[in-house]
Amino acid sequence: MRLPPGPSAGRLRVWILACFSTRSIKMALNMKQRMDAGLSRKAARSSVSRSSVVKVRSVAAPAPPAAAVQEAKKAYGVFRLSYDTQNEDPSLTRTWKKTIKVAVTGASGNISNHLLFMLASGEVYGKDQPIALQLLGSDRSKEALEGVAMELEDSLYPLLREVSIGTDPYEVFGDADWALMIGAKPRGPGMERADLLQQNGEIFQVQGRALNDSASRNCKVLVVGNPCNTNALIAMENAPNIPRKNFHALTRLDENRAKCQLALKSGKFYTSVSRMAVWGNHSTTQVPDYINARIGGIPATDVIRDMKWFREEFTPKVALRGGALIKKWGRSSAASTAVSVADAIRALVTPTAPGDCFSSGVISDGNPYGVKEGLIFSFPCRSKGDGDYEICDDFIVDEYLRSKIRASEDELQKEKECVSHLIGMMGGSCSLRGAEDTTVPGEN
Ligand SMILES: NC(=O)c1ccc[n+]([C@@H]2O[C@H](COP(=O)([O-])OP(=O)(O)OC[C@H]3O[C@@H](n4cnc5c(N)ncnc54)[C@H](O)[C@@H]3O)[C@@H](O)[C@H]2O)c1
Repeated sequence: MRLPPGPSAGRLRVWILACFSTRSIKMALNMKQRMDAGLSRKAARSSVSRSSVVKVRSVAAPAPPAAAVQEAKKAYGVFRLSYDTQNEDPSLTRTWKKTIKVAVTGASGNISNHLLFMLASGEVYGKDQPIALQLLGSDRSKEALEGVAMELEDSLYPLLREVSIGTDPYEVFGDADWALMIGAKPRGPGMERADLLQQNGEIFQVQGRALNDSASRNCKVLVVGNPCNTNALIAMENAPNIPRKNFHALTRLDENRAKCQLALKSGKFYTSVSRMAVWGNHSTTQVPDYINARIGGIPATDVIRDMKWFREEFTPKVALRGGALIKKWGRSSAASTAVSVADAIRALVTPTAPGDCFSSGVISDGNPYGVKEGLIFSFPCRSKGDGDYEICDDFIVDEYLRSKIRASEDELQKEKECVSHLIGMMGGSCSLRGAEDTTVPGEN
């Protein structure tokens, strides 16, 4: 397809969008020809993939302008829109770090609609951290994804150096430093949690393999799409090239909801709540830990002297908050989920305050609390701000907490058995069929 006459960026932009479907068809035909000629699917894919992701916006950052344009030409083929950065204020870019690549799946969904703009603004990775967004959609959401990219461009974020969109995870995850895995299929009418595990598990198996092949070897992966703990486990087991420690399931929303309940009950502001850990699964078996939580540095149970409230009301209020919100507003909690994703990332790239923690679903291997190994389980964690973390080892686990933790651990073990065929495990039958639905209300 030839570029229509006239040099304006607007024309080029329209052309890029018009080419999207033509390119997809061409790529499929190219791949088929290569496979007919005897290449494996993977080899065929990599031989045609260099130019198959649509680069919507590409800005070389920060580098001498001439070299930057040259570099962009080399790297992005015909699908690019290079800007002349000559007039960029050097005092703005001189202190910037190297651009990081952030892949986001389900990029045209509700959560992403809030999150992407937070990422692009610099409020998550830092005001000196330029980023390239690599957005993955499903075939059905392709048009919407183009719309998302257009809105991102129109927002003129200086730190957003590049936006690319696509539907092939092997391409979209290419060299990704971070993969935020939000996309998942919603649960259909009458579907059990066990069916959801199967349906979305297949997606995370494919995407785990794609991460393994394409992403940076030290890619940090945060799974949001539900059931997020077991989806993260599936992705991790299918990506042996990436350290197991790099996989997280989002339980930060539960932590934030728990902090909010403690603040509401005590009348103290949110910022005074610390050491608020959520243990276990992101389901209604989750364990918001009021025993170790502090308000203004004092144990929460000394500030709120009401054990009946803690035992009978606090946990259900946290676990059922999403359902309460839907009843009021008719929509699921996309904005606060996006905020919690931003918090979860920030928790890894900024040092944890001394004595504090953050909650994240991480691999249980070698944990100090005796939780069965090989599960993605939410623990209190702390970080030095280098992207890595350790599980806190100084939390008091009393009999009450231990029995709740066990119940969530049992559920995660059963979920693991339901998806054993997706993680290369022999045997394993799904005992969750017909079981109580423990999905957090408001989330599919
Ligand atoms: N862990 C948490 O705390 C938490 C909180 C809220 C929601 N969630 C979960 O996050 C997920 C997304 O929620 P949402 O409100 O944004 O949903 P949404 O339906 O608005 O968006 C999901 C998007 O994913 C896309 N998608 C589906 N399959 C895909 C695939 N294979 N690859 C790439 N994209 C794909 C869909 O096209 C859609 O655009 C859901 O699974 C939801 O249950 C988790």
